[in-house]
Amino acid sequence: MNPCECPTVLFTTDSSALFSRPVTMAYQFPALTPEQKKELSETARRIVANGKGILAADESVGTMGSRLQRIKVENTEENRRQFRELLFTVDSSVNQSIGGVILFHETLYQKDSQGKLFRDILKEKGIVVGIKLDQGVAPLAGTNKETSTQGLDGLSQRCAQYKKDGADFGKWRAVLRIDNHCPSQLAIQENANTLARYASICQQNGLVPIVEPEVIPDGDHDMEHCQYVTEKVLAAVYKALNDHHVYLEGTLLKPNMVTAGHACTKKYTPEQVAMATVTSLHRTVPAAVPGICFLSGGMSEEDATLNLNAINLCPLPKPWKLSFSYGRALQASALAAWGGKAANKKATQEAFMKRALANCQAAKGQYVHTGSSGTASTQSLFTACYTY
Ligand SMILES: O=P(O)(O)OC[C@@]1(O)O[C@H](CO)[C@@H](O)[C@@H]1O
Repeated sequence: MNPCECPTVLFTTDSSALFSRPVTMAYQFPALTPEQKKELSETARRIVANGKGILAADESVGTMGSRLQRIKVENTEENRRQFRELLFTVDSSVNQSIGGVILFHETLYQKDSQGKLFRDILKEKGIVVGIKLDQGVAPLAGTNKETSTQGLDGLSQRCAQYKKDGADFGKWRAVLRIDNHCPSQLAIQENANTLARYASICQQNGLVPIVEPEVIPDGDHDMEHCQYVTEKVLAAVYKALNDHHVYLEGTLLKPNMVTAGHACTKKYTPEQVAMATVTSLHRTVPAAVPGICFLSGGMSEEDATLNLNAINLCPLPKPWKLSFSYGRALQASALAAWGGKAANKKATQEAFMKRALANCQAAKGQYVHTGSSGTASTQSLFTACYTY
């Protein structure tokens, strides 16, 4: 073979040895040292070890406002702090189920009522602290109301500061919508590329990037259509991550499960959701990725747990940990139990612990539904057009 056609080796430029000393091809500008890679992959694996998952407590002020409105509590900084204090000060045994917590900027710097920083409380429990790095979505001009995620400007400096302030992973959410001609190729490419730029910047600053391309459940499409779209989106994301030299072993994926649209009349079992979800992941996500932590996307707490359990029981090869990074599906019954009253501390913490434990069991395929779920845990948590 003509050496120039050989795809796997480079040749030295020393003319005397030209074409005689092949060396393994490597990217010429390695951004990460072996030590940085080791730290990133260890952190990523720690978060999803032994059935552990992530508590997504990174709701922005506006998103938290709609959560609090449901329980008729005013959206003040103090109320947001009080609820999060209850979550973070549960019994230390929560560290058997929760490996990481994603915080919003405000929360990273908040303290409990004794004056201790939340991030220190979490770290003492052995929980990895994460930070929401995206700054929400903006319209993607030239599309049918599709969006692109904001926050790349100054991202490297923000990552460096958050790393100093105790964060070890980050999160960035891209939103893709199913509709006529949506998601467009433009939206898929733009969001994949932005996720890859974010992931690369995170890794250079020592943060494990959680890559979240969410295909939102709005619409009346069936599950098969969601599977088709999810595969297209994930394939584009992994092509972009590769183009940007992202070190996959030091990343986590946070995808939607493959489900029918919220308004679809056809219903699917957890086993059907599991087969469609694992099939689409199997076709698109490299085995180098240590963990896939699903978002809950408006499913009820119980459905999110049952689906995750079925995913872990699905008889297809699963080279990654399959776990959770739930916001609504870990907090809905805790919020309902709290109702803004300090006197409900015990009930709030018990409700949260119950979901954390159930999802940890589901992440190992060991969840047994007892049939005694409270109303809050079976209620749909769907929010239309969840694009903020
Ligand atoms: O779908 P869920 O599990 O409720 O939340 C998933 C999530 O990515 O979306 C929210 C909005 O960005 C975040 O607070 C959270 O991390």
